[in-house]
Amino acid sequence: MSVALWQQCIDFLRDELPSQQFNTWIRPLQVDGDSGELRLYAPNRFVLDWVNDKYLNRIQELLDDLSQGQAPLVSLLIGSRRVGASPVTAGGPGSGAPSPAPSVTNTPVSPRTQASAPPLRVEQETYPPAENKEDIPAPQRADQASPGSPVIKHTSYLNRSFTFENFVEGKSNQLARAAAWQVADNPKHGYNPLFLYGGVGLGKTHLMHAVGNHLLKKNPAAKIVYLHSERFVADMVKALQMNAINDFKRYYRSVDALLIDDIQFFAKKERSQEEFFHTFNALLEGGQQVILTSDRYPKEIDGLEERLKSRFGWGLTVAVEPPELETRVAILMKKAEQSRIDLPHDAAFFIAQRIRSNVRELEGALKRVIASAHFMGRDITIELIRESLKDLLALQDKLVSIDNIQRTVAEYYKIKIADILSKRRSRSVARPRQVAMALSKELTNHSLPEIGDAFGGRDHTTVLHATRKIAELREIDADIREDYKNLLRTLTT
Ligand SMILES: Nc1ncnc2c1ncn2[C@@H]1O[C@H](COP(=O)(O)OP(=O)(O)OP(=O)(O)O)[C@@H](O)[C@H]1O
Repeated sequence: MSVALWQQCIDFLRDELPSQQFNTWIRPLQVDGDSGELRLYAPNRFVLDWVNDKYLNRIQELLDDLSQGQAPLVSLLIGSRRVGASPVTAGGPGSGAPSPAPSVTNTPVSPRTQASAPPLRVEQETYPPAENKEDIPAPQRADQASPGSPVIKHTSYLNRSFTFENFVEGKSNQLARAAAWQVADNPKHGYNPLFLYGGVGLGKTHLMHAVGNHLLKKNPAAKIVYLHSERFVADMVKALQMNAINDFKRYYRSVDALLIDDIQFFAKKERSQEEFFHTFNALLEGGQQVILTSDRYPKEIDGLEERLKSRFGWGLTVAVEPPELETRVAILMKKAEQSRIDLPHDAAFFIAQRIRSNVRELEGALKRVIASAHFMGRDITIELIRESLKDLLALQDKLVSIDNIQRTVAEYYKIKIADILSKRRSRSVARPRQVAMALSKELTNHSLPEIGDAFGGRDHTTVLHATRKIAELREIDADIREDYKNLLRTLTT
C-alpha cells in the first residue's frame, strides 16, 4: 500500500521539480515497505543527506495529503532494496555479518524532527553481488598486473591542465563539481560510480580528469586510467583477436580508478557491454573508483543493456548544464588569465553574449581573438573582437533572428507561421510554438518581453513557461529532444 502511495507521490514530485533535480535526487531512490512503513533507499550518503535536507518534508507532506492523514512512517536508508531481505548493510561484500543500515526515520507527526537528528553514521554500502563471474579472473592490484600486455599500450594519460583550480564554477555545473570534488577528496565514500552527463563541450571530461589529477596528487603511485569508451571497445576487440582477453580483464581490474568518457558509444556493442559490465562490478566490489560520462541520462541511452543502466544508478548521477552568461564571462576571464592575456571585462562580456553554445566554442573564439591581437600587435577591444570573429558573428546575426526561427520551426513541423503567432492552443501548434520560443531565448539576445511581443504579443511569463517546459521535455521525451537538436543544427550551422 505504501509503495503505491509512493508512486503517486513521485508523480507529484516529477511535476513540481525541475527534471534535473528529479533525476538526480528522486529517481535513484528505491522503495519498499508495507502499510505502516515506507522505506526509501538512497544509493549513497550524498543523496541521502540531500533528500533529507531538501525533500523529506515535502515528501511527507505529499504522503499525508495523498493518504488523507494516514501516511506511513518514512525511513530513509542507504543501500539498495533487496527482495525478501531486510535493509541491512553487510560488513563488506561477501561477509555475511549484518549491521543496521544507517537510516533516517521521519515520523509522520513531526517531519521537522529531522533537523535536530544527530549526524548520520555511514558504515559501508552494499552492492548487489556480480553475476556470472565464473569466467573472470580475480581482480588484481596494479603491481600484479601482467606487464607488457599488448592491449594496454594505448591507454591515454590524464590531461594535467584539467584541474579543479582551472575549472570555473557556476550554477550550471555546481552540483557536478561538488560531486566530483567529493569523489576526489574522499574516494572511499562510495559515490561509485560517479556519472556525469550533459551536452558537448560543457566540462565533463575536464571534471573527470580533475578527479584523476587530484587522486594522483594525493597518491602519485595510484593507477588512474582514463580512456574514451571507443578505446575500451577497440582494446577489447584487439585483445580478442590476439587471444589476450585475460590480460585485458586483468589490466582494467587492476586500476585504482577507471575513467571512461562518452559511454553512449557502448550502445549496441553487446560484447563490449558484457565485458564492461564485469569489469565494472569487479571494480565496485574492490572499492575502486569508476567515473563515467555520457551525453545523456543513463536510462535514456538507447541500445544500452538495462542491467548496466540500472547499475550506473548505484552511485551518483549528475548533470552538467550549459553555462549561463556570468559563468561564460568568468570562464573567458580565467582562460585569458591562464594565457597571461589582458582581457577587459567588457570584451569578455561581448564574446560571452555572442557565443552561447558551449565552453569549447567559447574557448575557440577566445583563441582566435588572442591570435589576432598577437599578430596585429593590438590590445583586445570590442572592435578587434568584431573584426576577428567577423564571419562567426555575421553568420550568427544572419541566421538567428526570431523571424528565422519561426520560419524554420514552421517548416520543420509543417505548420504555418500564422499558426505560431496565433492564439490557437491545440497541441499540434502549441508545442512547436513553445519550441520556437525556447529557441529564440537560447539563440538570440532578445529579452523575454521582446520574444513575447514577436510571438503575437504574448506575456513574458508565457515565454518563460515555454522555455522551462521545453527544457524539461528535452530530458524526458526523445522526440522533442531530437526535434530540438535538429532545429538547433539547422539554425546554427
Ligand atoms: N567550467 C569550466 N571552467 C573552465 N573550463 C571549462 C569549463 N567547462 C568546460 N571547460 C573547458 O571547455 C573545453 C571542453 O570541455 P570538456 O572537454 O570537458 O567537455 P565535455 O563535456 O567532456 O565534452 P564532450 O562531450 O564533447 O567530450 C575544455 O577545454 C575545458 O577545459
